[in-house]
Amino acid sequence: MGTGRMGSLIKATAESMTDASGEALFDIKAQIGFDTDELTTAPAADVIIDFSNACTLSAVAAYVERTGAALVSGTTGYTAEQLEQIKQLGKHAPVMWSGNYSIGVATLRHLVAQATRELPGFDVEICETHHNQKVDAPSGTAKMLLDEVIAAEPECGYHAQYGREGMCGKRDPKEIGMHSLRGGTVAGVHTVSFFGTDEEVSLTHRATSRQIFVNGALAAAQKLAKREPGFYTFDQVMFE
Ligand SMILES: NC(=O)C1=CN([C@@H]2O[C@H](COP(=O)(O)OP(=O)(O)OC[C@H]3O[C@@H](n4cnc5c(N)ncnc54)[C@H](OP(=O)(O)O)[C@@H]3O)[C@@H](O)[C@H]2O)C=CC1
Ligand SMILES: O=C(O)C1=N[C@H](C(=O)O)C[C@H](O)C1
Repeated sequence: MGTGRMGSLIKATAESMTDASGEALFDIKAQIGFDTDELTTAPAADVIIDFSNACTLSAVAAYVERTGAALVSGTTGYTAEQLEQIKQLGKHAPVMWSGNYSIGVATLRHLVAQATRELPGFDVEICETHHNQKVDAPSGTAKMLLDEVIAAEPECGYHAQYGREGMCGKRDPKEIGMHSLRGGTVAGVHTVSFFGTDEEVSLTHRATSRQIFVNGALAAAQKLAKREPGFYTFDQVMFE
């Protein structure tokens, strides 16, 4: 789904993919843009790939419930309630959501969890940079990285601090600063910094093209279509 930057690249890439005998790997049933009414009559597919906007969720959910198509969702900007709705869709079909489909960000998440455990007492700050057309902030990836830090030390009391305008008083050791930069054509840069006394560890993933997200989403689609109904994470689909 999606006629935008990601949707168009996913379609073009899927159309160019063949198996060893030259057969097309994907049979694209429809590419749907702003008019989500199209989804109410769209034919059943094995998988729907959704990179669009959070406001399309009810139409996407209705399509999955009607057809039982597997859902690869990469849309960001969802509320906690909407993410829960996506998880519940797993009752009807195999469903996955990730704020980032690149293999490099999967590794970044794992490294961030390790650094959080090995650097107790360090101040953690998360910074993401994206192109000037992005509509949501912080990025879905930045929120996932925040979740990794919190999950790595659940007893620690880590919590997000979104920007610092209007703050008076020094930094709370348990706050995790979340910062968003927007400009130009940046495909996506995420840095998690751990600041200690007289030392700093910063872990950065730099996307130089959207193709990495497309390749991950198409690989995930092939794997997810073979799964039983349920909600799956990126790591479960790609590595288990
Ligand atoms: N998880 C990941 O790895 C990645 C996630 N993303 C996420 O994917 C999403 C799309 O990104 P991108 O392709 O750059 O964005 P674009 O703005 O280029 O495309 C958005 C798409 O969503 C559709 N859309 C927007 N609003 C609505 C609406 N109200 N109803 C129906 N359709 C709508 C647009 O349709 P139309 O063209 O008709 O306007 C278009 O097809 C974002 O949430 C982004 O954060 C992006 C890259 C990687
Ligand atoms: O909107 C984008 O472009 C991207 N969005 C995702 C996010 O919000 O994390 C992933 C990637 O960084 C590109």
